[in-house]
Amino acid sequence: MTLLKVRELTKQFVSRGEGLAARKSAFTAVDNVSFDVELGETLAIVGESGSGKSTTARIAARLLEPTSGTVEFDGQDVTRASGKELARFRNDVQVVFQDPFSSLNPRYTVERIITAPLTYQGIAPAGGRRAFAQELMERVGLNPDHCQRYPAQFSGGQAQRIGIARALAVNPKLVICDEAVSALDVSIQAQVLQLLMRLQRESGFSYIFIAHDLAVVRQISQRVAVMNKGRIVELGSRDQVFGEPRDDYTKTLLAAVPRINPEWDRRRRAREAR
Ligand SMILES: Nc1ncnc2c1ncn2[C@@H]1O[C@H](COP(=O)(O)OP(=O)(O)OP(=O)(O)O)[C@@H](O)[C@H]1O
Repeated sequence: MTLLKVRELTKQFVSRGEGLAARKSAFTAVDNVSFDVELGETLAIVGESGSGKSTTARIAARLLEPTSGTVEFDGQDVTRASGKELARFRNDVQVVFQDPFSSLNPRYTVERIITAPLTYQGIAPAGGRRAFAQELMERVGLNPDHCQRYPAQFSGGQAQRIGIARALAVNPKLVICDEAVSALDVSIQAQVLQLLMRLQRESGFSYIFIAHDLAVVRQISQRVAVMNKGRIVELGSRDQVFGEPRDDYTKTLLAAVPRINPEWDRRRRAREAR
């Protein structure tokens, strides 16, 4: 079943020039992008910095308005949704950002952070907020006894787990991970990836997984969209994109992997030295 249908999405940013001869100029960050996300699958969006990955995801999550194009979710056109319809969409689509600390309110306890989405919606969990938060903390591998602690008292990997717990609090259908593991050390990254995959197996939601690290993408995704200069230049199964890339840009990106992923480079050199 198709959960998300993005069609012909374009986003232009208009900048006002400076000085007396100031002229407005438009920059196309996302250029006629279309893709689907099936229920329960992970679609990765890869591409170098500035290729339009985050802008695409932000529009898909309705955090940003497109210049043109449509977003359909669960059979409904949500491109211009408002009121209750938008509230339901915001519930069903959750985003986990790159920097866990800047996306968690430093003055809130973990319990308050995790239950905040429920508070906004006026939902009171049956067993109480504390038990609800603690159960989610356990699910994401955090010590539930730490529910009264503040974000600064956690490591980067643990803080990202708090962000993931908060996203899951409202039973989303789609979780958008925007470089969600990029800021973590390689070993912690692997643990958080395992967690993300386990949670998907348990709950059956979909991911849009944005990353520049192709090793990570290869591990987690079923399908891959490759973006270059605002356009999707290739979209296919993981095995097709990695094994038989058709587009020249994809080939260049794959060839550059050792340079953009030091860990792969290290492993490759270790293999070659054997
Ligand atoms: N609010 C904005 N105003 C003007 N330009 C923007 C804005 N947001 C993004 N851009 C530009 O749009 C282009 C695409 O940015 P985007 O963040 O989507 O790329 P990305 O592929 O996610 O890159 P990164 O991996 O570095 O986050 C970039 O050139 C960026 O500078």
